[in-house]
Amino acid sequence: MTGAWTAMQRVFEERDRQDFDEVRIAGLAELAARVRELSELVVLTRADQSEVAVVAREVELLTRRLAEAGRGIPPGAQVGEGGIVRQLGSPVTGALNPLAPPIEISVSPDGTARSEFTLGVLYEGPPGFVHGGVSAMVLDHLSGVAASANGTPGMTAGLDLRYRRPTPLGVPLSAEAKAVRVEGRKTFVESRILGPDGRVTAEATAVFVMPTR
Ligand SMILES: CCCCCCCCCCCCCCCC(=O)SCCNC(=O)CCNC(=O)[C@H](O)C(C)(C)COP(=O)(O)OP(=O)(O)OC[C@H]1O[C@@H](n2cnc3c(N)ncnc32)[C@H](O)[C@@H]1OP(=O)(O)O
Repeated sequence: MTGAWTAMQRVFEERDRQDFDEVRIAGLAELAARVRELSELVVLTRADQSEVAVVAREVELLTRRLAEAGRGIPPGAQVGEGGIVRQLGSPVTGALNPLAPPIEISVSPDGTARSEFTLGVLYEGPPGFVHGGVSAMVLDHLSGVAASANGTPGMTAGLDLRYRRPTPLGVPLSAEAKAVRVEGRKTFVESRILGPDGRVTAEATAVFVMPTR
């Protein structure tokens, strides 16, 4: 049996052979952005039942148009500057994934991964606040980027979260993560989300383990 690393390498190589130039990426990112807007309005619309039925039929026809062109495989991932992985289909950062907020991440010279973002109603948990699983997803991903930027990438083996106070929806949030310790194949990363008032709403310690090949 091959390990997770070998399996991932095979997927990376297959996806790398796809032709995703920047013009195509921009076009698909635009489509994803429109679908995101549509998704939010599905949750928020006050349209009456007959109008909802008409729109549902139109969306079905649009989906069929894309399906007629055939199904490919998800876009690949590239490692960019500072070890940041550009993963276009990521559910967190992927510009081509309508489920992604998407958040943008930068890494400062000291290895801290940072992001500023707003999470709308699609990510609601308790009324008016962000779902705890979504906060976990953001911190997991940001921590993964910090581990990667540290030159010690890995799979999340553990994510220990503390929800300090509710994370508000629809307002600017920020988050940061930094690798604090490396022990062999393990990288420990600390991360946190801050509300608009600068107070921590959620914080985590994650351990990333580089799988054996
Ligand atoms: C290579 C990857 C490429 C990534 C490209 C970069 C992309 C960067 C940008 C994207 C960022 C995405 C960020 C999201 C990342 C996910 O979402 S990953 C998906 C979720 N995670 C998974 O599916 C992982 C599933 N688990 C596994 O595959 C395996 O259990 C693991 C994690 C690879 C470990 O397997 P293993 O090497 O057989 O584990 P094992 O030998 O038992 O343990 C190794 C060491 O880790 C320790 N350990 C294991 N678990 C824990 C824990 N929870 N706490 C503390 N220590 C632990 C063990 O005690 C052991 O320590 P030592 O005895 O060596 O001191």
